[in-house]
Amino acid sequence: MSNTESSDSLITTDVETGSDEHAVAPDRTAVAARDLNVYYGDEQAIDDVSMEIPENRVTALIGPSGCGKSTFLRCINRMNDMIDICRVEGDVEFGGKNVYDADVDPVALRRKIGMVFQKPNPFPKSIRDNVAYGLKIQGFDGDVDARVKESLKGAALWDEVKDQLDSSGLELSGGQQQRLCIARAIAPDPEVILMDEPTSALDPVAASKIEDLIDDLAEEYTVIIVTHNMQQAARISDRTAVFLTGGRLVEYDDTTKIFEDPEEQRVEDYITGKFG
Ligand SMILES: Nc1ncnc2c1ncn2[C@@H]1O[C@H](COP(=O)(O)OP(=O)(O)OP(=O)(O)O)[C@@H](O)[C@H]1O
Repeated sequence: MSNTESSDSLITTDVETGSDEHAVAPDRTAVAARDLNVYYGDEQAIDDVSMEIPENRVTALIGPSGCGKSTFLRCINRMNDMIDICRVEGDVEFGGKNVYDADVDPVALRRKIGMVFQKPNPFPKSIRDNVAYGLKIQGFDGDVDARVKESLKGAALWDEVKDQLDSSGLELSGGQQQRLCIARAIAPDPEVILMDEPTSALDPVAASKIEDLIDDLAEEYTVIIVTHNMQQAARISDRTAVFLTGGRLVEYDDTTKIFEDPEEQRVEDYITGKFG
């Protein structure tokens, strides 16, 4: 699937790497937070976070419960707009633009930045209609069936469901439902996929399939994943951002550096299970 809108206008700042030992070729930036602060009423959930998230990589957001990982993720495609008491200050740049600019259409933004949630949430519709849902909303005038097939293949589900496209998505197993949700997210041809603990409601076999899939997805998309599972972050991500209490981004680097030789004692303590 090729992106219909070029992302050439995205910011081209090189992503810093922590050390020469772990240095990778400079990546283009897909999403950049600049001085981001987020509040729920008087409570601050994200504290002055700036970070650049590279294109076509898996970036994991980890940290103890309540440190703001989901809040940060939801800022990227403005899902926090749905929460009345939530206030966002600072910029989230995507495609060379602050997504909070007045002329950005959040619905169009969410087509380019899709989302997959913790609990699989297929619609009570057929498998085909689940995947075609976003296409219909966007007035897609191409071959819907071909795009449905391509998306199901992209989500590693096609072989399992190709003979039952008219069955309800709710009849699938939990792991299949989550892959259906991934197919639904990729059908509108996004650039970025946000995943909020996408495997935590699944059994280990189903979770492992999703992990393999995430690796494949990164060839085509930028994947940003919140996970509580540090082994998972170490296994599947290229970059890891560690948030700690108060919504502060404490360390952000190549995943190997974070897990093998973090700069911050607090990060080492968290990763080795001393707290959190
Ligand atoms: N809708 C909301 N209304 C009010 N406060 C909220 C809301 N959502 C989150 N918060 C608060 O913001 C802070 C950060 O929450 P968030 O869910 O982003 O953290 P998290 O790191 O994703 O946590 P977890 O790992 O438990 O999912 C917490 O103090 C939380 O109570």
